[in-house]
Amino acid sequence: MRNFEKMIQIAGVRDLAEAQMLADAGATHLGFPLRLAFHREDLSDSEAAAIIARLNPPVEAVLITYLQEADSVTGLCRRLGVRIVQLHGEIPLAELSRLRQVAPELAIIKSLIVKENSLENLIAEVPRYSPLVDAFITDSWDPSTGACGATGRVHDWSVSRRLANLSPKPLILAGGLRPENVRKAVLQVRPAGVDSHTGVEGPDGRKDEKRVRAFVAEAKAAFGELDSVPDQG
Ligand SMILES: O=C(O)c1ccccc1N[C@@H]1O[C@H](COP(=O)(O)O)[C@@H](O)[C@H]1O
Repeated sequence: MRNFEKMIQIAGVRDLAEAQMLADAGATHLGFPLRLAFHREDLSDSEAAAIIARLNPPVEAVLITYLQEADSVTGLCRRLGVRIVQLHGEIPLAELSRLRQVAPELAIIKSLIVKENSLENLIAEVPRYSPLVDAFITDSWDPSTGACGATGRVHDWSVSRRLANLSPKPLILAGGLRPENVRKAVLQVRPAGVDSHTGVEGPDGRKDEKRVRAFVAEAKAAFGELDSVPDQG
């Protein structure tokens, strides 16, 4: 599935019941973080694969990973049974090109990590990576841990807006999104899709159904508003 329009991804699924609750609540994509440079993994490969096997279309599973070698990425995607990978590491262009060659059926989402003063670098990355990816995701950086995802931190949305505007590929917005701010974020950035991990969790670190449903409703309302307001650039 390479259509990321109005994608609503929820990342960090813990078990089958949670996956089914997220799908029923309207998430279009479920993110499974594995092979992480930061953060503890919540699931083993086989636990993730067992959940993914039970998902019903149109809900899609996405592998979220810091892996940087084409063979490791394709091997893990095949074991899990996923058709979409979200790459959060600094994957070299040559390796990304190889990934495209060895797995042309795999949809690739490449992260663009927004840090202070990163705009010029990110603007330069977009044309370099665009021919090799299906979408970009902008996400936040946590200087205290070095993590590039699941930080719960909002970044400068004007940077994501610039990147969404100039990218020939769809841009998904992530980083500190929650029911309370996703509408404003979508209206400001005009992304193809949105993605949340920690912002829809309760104090116990589990996905909170009320927060997930509110996030989905707010995101859908915002995408609906975008349809009726032309993009002024
Ligand atoms: O979800 C994870 O655990 C994860 C780990 C490592 C890199 C990326 C990860 N996920 C992505 O981070 C965003 C934003 O998280 P948050 O909403 O700020 O907590 C999440 O949506 C995933 O795409």
